[in-house]
Amino acid sequence: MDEKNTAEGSEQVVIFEEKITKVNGEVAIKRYQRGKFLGKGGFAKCYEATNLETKKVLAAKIIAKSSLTKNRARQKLISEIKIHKSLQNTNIVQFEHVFEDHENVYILLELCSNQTLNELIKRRKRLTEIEVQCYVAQIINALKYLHATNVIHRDLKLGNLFLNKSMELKLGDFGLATKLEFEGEKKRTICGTPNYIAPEVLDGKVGHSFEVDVWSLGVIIYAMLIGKPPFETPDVKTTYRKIRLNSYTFPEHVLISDAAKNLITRILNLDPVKRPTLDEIMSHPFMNTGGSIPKTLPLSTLACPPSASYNKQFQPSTNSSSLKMSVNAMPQRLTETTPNNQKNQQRPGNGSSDRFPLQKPSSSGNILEDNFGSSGLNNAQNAGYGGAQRPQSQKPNDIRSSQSQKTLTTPFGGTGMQGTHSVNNLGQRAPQQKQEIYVKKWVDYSSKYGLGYLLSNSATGVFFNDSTKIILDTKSLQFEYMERKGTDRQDICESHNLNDYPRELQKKVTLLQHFRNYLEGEQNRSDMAVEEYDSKQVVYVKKWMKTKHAIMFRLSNKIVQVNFTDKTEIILSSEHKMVTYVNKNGERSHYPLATALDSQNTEMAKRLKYTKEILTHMLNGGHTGDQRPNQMTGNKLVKLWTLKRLFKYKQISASKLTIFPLSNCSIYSGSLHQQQMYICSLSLISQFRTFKSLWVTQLKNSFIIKLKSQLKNLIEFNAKLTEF
Ligand SMILES: Nc1ncnc2c1ncn2[C@@H]1O[C@H](COP(=O)(O)OP(=O)(O)OP(=O)(O)O)[C@@H](O)[C@H]1O
Repeated sequence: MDEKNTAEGSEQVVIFEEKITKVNGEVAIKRYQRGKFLGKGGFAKCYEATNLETKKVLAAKIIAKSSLTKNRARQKLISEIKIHKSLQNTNIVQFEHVFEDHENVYILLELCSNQTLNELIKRRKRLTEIEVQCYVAQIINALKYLHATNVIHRDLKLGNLFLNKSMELKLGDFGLATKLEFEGEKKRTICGTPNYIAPEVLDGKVGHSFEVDVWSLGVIIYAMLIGKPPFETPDVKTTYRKIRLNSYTFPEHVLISDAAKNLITRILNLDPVKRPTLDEIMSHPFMNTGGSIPKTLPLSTLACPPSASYNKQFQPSTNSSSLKMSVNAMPQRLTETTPNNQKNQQRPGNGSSDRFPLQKPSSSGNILEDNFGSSGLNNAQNAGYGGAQRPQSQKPNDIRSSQSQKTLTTPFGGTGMQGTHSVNNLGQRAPQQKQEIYVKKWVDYSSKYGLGYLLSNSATGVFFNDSTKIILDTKSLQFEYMERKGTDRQDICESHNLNDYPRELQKKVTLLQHFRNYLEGEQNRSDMAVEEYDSKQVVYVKKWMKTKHAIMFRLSNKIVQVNFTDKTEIILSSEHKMVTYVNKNGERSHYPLATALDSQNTEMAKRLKYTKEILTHMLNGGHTGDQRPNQMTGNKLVKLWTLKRLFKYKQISASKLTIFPLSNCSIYSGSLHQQQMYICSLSLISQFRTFKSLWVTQLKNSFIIKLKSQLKNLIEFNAKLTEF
């Protein structure tokens, strides 16, 4: 391994070379540049390594030959290489190459830049059930493949479950793996990691087989849900005793489902034969809630739980039969899988769907589809929303082209979609639409208080910087105050009247009235058509976001509205499966959602595409599938979550962590982890609290300094972008 200095003489560049002697005696050299340090194991140090020819970045496990003096260590390494080299599966760290020089053995592996589930649990403390389902499905995919090729991993643990840049789970470290030579063979070597070791391994007499991996999987499921392994104690001997006695409990303070408890209990069976098979685990009610399981999780879950809107996509439809399945309804033991029948099994990652195919999907997997109909934005064949009937109004001859649309309204202050009708080119009247509520006017005062808005039904609302919301019905003077408490995912609504409300709301009510006066301006309040007040029907802004080109509102009636800086607007109505486009002249046209993206109105289609993109960000915690947790992602997020007024905010420094509340009241935080910058934007103050404590211990001052300078650059950059 060569260590060279760069031209600047500052940073040390380490190159390692592979010398390949060809048949004709010529020597070819492949060079790799050692990158950042990834971690250290018992024998190996792991670094990022760039193949200088192909520029491919890999993980290089570098094992000093000096550490391999003992025959056992050498044999272990040889076995690891031999087994790992032979494996190929979506959920197994891909073995790329191995070579050696005088000093070291170099094992080149697929890079898993998002660390292991061990770090994830340390950061997040514990995971939600949907996340656990997602990881379990991937672990099982890896294990089914391994077992089908007669390999037992024997060291299944959180620390050997890696996450790559796309958040795919990859099982790694085959240092203790073994390959069975014949059917029914039992292994007797006592190996594993204390917390995860199966009782029959400790026993040593009867021998062990594939079921040890199932046991460890049970420990992993418990650890992911509870936050620590079930048999963990300060000393190994006690841990072993607890394993032998199968002595563990489910702590009362952590709420987990009965299905989860049942699955863990079934897996952690002292008798290996009685443990469920991998197929049985997959069909257990914990893994079959009637909904579907995401194939991978958003990057944001590295720091915080997935959002309620994200989870919603995977929840069961109410008529799902599997919902009714009792936790005891575990299917009869299936026949053991054999290598041959494994090969034909559909594996995650191989199909085109983005979720596991094992459950009857209740939704399509695309966020937009789930919010705007099973057709998504571009499949005209399958229009439909949330399983609802296609309304009569959407018969083919109601599908109107942009040219055929005649506007009836003006954008601001006009009636918009309120009881309007459109005329198509056949001169037919399109059916009357139900009053659709949308944002008529807004004012962004989030540099101080929040976003104020006036809805088309004349209600005035404020989305405060602390994520609480208020919405006032102008005529009845009733208002709703929405707040999320603790870990609640839903807004809790309190109804009050402007003449009688709790004292603690005084400041917010005063602000609401200021916003109202400003927004209503000259309007004559008595002219406002307000329907009878029904607090359950109240519509308000649930989320909002500003980007370089637009401001987006997501309303509680599932309307998504995007007002572009050039005065054009897109209003997506999931209820009617319609897109309303307001052009620069304020002319309104309506399109069926299913065909809108393909519309000849390219201006509209372009904006719709943009809407789709930012909506995906919004719903998916700021992450889209093709992004990496690197600075680029940061840039993009920062662009999306306006930093315009960042410096007007008080920076909250918590120990070694700096957090910046943003103008749109989401929280921005960055951290540099393994020299990678993770940026998270959270829209809830309550989430922020958890988040803060999660990261406090993770950051070093040098990271913060770097982070700050990154932010400064981004702010300058962003200042140019956000001009509203
Ligand atoms: N493919 C990879 N991508 C990214 N980081 C990796 C990868 N493989 C290993 N690492 C990092 O390198 C560290 C050491 O690797 P590993 O645990 O495989 O080494 P080891 O010496 O075989 O360890 P053990 O003592 O557990 O057998 C890991 O903890 C992890 O942080």
